[in-house]
Amino acid sequence: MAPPPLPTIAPTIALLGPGAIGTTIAAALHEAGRTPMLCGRTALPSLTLRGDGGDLLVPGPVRTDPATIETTVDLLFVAVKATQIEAAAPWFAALCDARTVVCVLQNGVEQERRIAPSLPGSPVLPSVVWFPAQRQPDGSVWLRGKPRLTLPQTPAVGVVVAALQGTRCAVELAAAADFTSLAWRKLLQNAVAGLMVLAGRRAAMFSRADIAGLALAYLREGLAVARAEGAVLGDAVAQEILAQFQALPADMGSSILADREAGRPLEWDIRNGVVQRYGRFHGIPTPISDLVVPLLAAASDGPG
Ligand SMILES: NC(=O)C1=CN([C@@H]2O[C@H](COP(=O)(O)OP(=O)(O)OC[C@H]3O[C@@H](n4cnc5c(N)ncnc54)[C@H](OP(=O)(O)O)[C@@H]3O)[C@@H](O)[C@H]2O)C=CC1
Ligand SMILES: CC(C)(CO)C(=O)C(=O)O
Repeated sequence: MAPPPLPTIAPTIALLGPGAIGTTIAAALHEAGRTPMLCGRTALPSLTLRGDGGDLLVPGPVRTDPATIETTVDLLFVAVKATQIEAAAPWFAALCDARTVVCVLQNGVEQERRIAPSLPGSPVLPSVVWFPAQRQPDGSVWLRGKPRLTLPQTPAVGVVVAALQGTRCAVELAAAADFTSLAWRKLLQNAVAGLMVLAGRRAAMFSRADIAGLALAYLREGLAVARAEGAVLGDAVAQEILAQFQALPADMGSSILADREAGRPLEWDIRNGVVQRYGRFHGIPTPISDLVVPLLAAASDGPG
């Protein structure tokens, strides 16, 4: 799809949530001379992205107090977890006004409706984040794939396309209906990654015949819900997603597994609960979700 015309004046850019995905996007922007203001929870002098081409340092500091922000920005990338949106509300109040484009770098098919109540009427651009990145014990981020985003073609998209133009992060635009299908496709991938949390294992577990069978059944359950929500996805998608997991390096994890290993709350509702919730809404049985969702919710939120 043809990109929209690009703005001519350099936008002011901030990035909220300089973790695995946030560091990758901050590094892409910095390499292109568009270093964003970094906003987070942990004060750091800089960020480090590790990739095939070596280390890339993104100058900070990471600011941690929204009260120190003097003016709103043109473009805000949000890369906190979906579970962290509420706690990040003071940042939205400080960084956004009604013309700030807020590009959400998260998983899930509900990005817009979850963040909009925290914003002062700013236009929201959801995204599909396709690449894997892992935070390392030394605080750096290991980029484990080619950075790639899909964005819906909306009036707000131009500023994001301009910001990421010529960077290491590829941007693809999709018409609204195609975006829905792609977002659901990615959601199904995320839902299956929840099985890694329950097993406490990485991608190699998908080489087991029993896990492959369970993943396929779960993917087919999700596919029925996705289609009821308007996604156009063929039957082959279930096998394709399973094959993707089976082709991953054996030690590849998932951001939800990283959260589980670190004892952090899990994005269980936006990645797994969503299939069950929308299934109920459409009258579609979700027996696998009915087992997986309470286990993930309890692993995340306790008690116990
Ligand atoms: N990692 C991956 O490979 C992928 C992740 N995604 C999605 O991208 C989104 C981001 O994930 P990911 O980058 O892995 O997450 P991370 O946990 O690595 O990063 C989250 C960042 O947000 C910061 N943060 C948390 N709470 C606040 C707050 N209240 N105010 C300011 N900053 C805060 C964290 O700070 P601190 O470190 O100090 O806690 C951290 O820097 C998720 O929706 C995930 O599902 C999508 C595709 C791939
Ligand atoms: C990298 C990928 C696709 C793996 O499930 C992901 O979205 C995540 O880790 O959250």
